[in-house]
Amino acid sequence: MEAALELDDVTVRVVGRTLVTGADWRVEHGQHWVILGPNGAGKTTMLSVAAAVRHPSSGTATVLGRRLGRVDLRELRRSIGLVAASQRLVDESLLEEEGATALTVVLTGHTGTSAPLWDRYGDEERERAHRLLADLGCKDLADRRFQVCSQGERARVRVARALMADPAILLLDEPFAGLDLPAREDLIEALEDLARTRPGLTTVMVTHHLEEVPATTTHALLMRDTRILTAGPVGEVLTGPDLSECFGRRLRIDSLDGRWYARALRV
Ligand SMILES: Nc1ncnc2c1ncn2[C@@H]1O[C@H](COP(=O)(O)OP(=O)(O)OP(=O)(O)O)[C@@H](O)[C@H]1O
Repeated sequence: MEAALELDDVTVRVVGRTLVTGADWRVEHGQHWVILGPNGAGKTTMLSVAAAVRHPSSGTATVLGRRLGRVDLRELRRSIGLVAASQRLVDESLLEEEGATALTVVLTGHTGTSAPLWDRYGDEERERAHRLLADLGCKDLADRRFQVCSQGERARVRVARALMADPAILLLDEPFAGLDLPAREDLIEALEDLARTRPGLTTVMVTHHLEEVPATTTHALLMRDTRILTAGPVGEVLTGPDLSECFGRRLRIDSLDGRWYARALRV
């Protein structure tokens, strides 16, 4: 069966620098992956290939059965939901400048644009946007300006926006950045609910902290120095030895009720 995402010996280079080296990775439909690794390991670059934002310099990347370099990327991107806390992958500046409401931000997910295209949104789209805000636990935010929403509220509005186009795959780049503990837990709960209520949805999330890995995560990929160190079922990969090698520190890993916790071992 066709994979949701398949990278075969993918290397990504920019002038004078390699960002990802020889990545082989296969994600099946309905799986939920987390990518972990130290700063600069190449995690966001991997996600940008999966999002059809960046092409491999060599090797092949196939997203939802379509090989990058051979298909219309704009069309492919419509099947991909992308959530990024920073401006690195999604540009939110226009929406902020124009004083867009949370509902408007979600609506722009329908057209995959960074500004609203009003003639493309009818009653059906508005209803759907309201429903998605409710699914993410923020139905009262519809009329609030996105700019004044808290970091936690914005994080959930971004996920609602990404779901607006009913994507087959949802990619999240550090969605917990800047969130306090309750906001983090709310977002984790929202992501776990999504995994349970949309069994066909595939997700890949880049994060820095093991504590942020939702209990519904099925697989993990560890990166270090532009390379994949290991990838596989979450219980086999999120181990003390593998994570210690990945982060270059001796770590102890604990798991409770499906969630994960890491701390450094004192020598
Ligand atoms: N266009 C570019 N030109 C030069 N270097 C780049 C470019 N894009 C990314 N890099 C560098 O490539 C490395 C990998 O970047 P990437 O964003 O994929 O890492 P990351 O694992 O997501 O890091 P972090 O955890 O810090 O977000 C970093 O050192 C980054 O500075």
